[in-house]
Amino acid sequence: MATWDMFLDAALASLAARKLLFHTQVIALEPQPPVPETFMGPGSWDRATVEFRLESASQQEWLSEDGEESLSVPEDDMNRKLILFSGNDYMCLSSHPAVREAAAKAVQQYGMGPRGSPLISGYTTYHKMVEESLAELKKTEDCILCPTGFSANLAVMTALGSISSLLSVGRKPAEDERVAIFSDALNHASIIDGIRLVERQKEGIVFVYKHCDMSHLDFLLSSCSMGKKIVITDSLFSMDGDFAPLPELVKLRKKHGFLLVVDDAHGTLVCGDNGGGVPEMFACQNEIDISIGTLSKAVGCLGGFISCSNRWKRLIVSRGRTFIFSTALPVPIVASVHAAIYVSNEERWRRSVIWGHVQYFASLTKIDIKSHVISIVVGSEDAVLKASRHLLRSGYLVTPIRPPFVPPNSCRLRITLSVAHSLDDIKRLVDALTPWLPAKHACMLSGE
Ligand SMILES: Cc1ncc(COP(=O)(O)O)c(C=O)c1O
Repeated sequence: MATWDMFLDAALASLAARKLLFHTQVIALEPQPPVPETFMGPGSWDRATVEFRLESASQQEWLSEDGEESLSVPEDDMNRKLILFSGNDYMCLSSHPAVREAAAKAVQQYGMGPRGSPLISGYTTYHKMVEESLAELKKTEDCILCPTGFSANLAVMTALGSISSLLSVGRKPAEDERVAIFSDALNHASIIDGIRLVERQKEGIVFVYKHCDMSHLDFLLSSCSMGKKIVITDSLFSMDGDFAPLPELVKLRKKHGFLLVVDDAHGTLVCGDNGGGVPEMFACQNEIDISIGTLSKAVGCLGGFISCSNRWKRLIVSRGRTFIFSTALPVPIVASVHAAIYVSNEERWRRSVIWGHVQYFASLTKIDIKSHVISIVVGSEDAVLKASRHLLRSGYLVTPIRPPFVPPNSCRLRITLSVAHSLDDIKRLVDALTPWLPAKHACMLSGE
């Protein structure tokens, strides 16, 4: 039976024969002096990532959305700082002195750096340096920087879809020659859009399996006779805060020989002892074929990346259209990403703090939360708006999550914990949340 190694070999050979194998040329920039300053514990800069003022017009609008003007906040209170419990800067690296300094130095030296797509003129020593540190973090041979996590998912999906066209040169692939993509029902929009592009090109067929349901996935895989099977999943689901069952996926991978692609947008830097993400936490980094990530959440900057082998990289940089046809990240951003990864490696206490917060939230609420992303399902749009307004009046910024982000009537408060929150912030938030917490918490408060 043909394997993914064989498909990839054949696809690369076809690209090579048509002189369509691309690679980046590195524009040499003097790297800035390394070794950013790191610290033994939180600093005032951390707090800056969770304390914000909301423009008064936005606050009034939010509070009066269903005609509740009478309950709105007095003008004086409009200027108070709110505590953000909805951000994605989980490790608070966006404001770290090392990150600021790296960006400032790079901007002084190079402005934004050469502007061009990575295959033309936008790829520099800095981009290469960051790709190497991300590959080291993810324990992969190589890595590809992309403009965003969204574009990284699109690049991976279109490159994978292109394999079926490359292997059926001169004609559209027949149905059984296409890639068979098995996708979790709650995967991120960027994965869904990537799959749609593949379907539109008639290069792939999608099979959506029930959220984290491994029996359903096993059934779908067993019932499918197509040769090029791919399973793609978020590692930590952004709207539910639960983990994909990676150990079970790894077992199924052995059984069915599919290509395992994981989007670790919310796990990178937070999960695993070294911040290698959810695959590191489940000790299965070596079993993931392609790992996608973003640099805009725990890394605190902007951008996306794809960690994989050299051979997968060759295919993706030659066929991943959102990588090829988009301008490379500006040098100051890349320099700050480099500093953020360095800080994350050195300031290991950040991971202990955030996981301590997860335990504290769970102990206060008795909710079996799995991660720093917490979903409190409230129900209707009206109910979630009411809850978020109550939190806003109490001084907390928790954005209500409504369709199209989640299905109707499963509107929710998506609470995210970060290193900069204090235990007192969490305690007070939980107090303010009490009416919307599951019954167990209410019983605890009433001493039942
Ligand atoms: C699972 C997942 N993948 C990808 C992305 C996109 O990342 P970026 O914001 O870098 O485009 C997100 C962002 O919300 C996400 O949650």
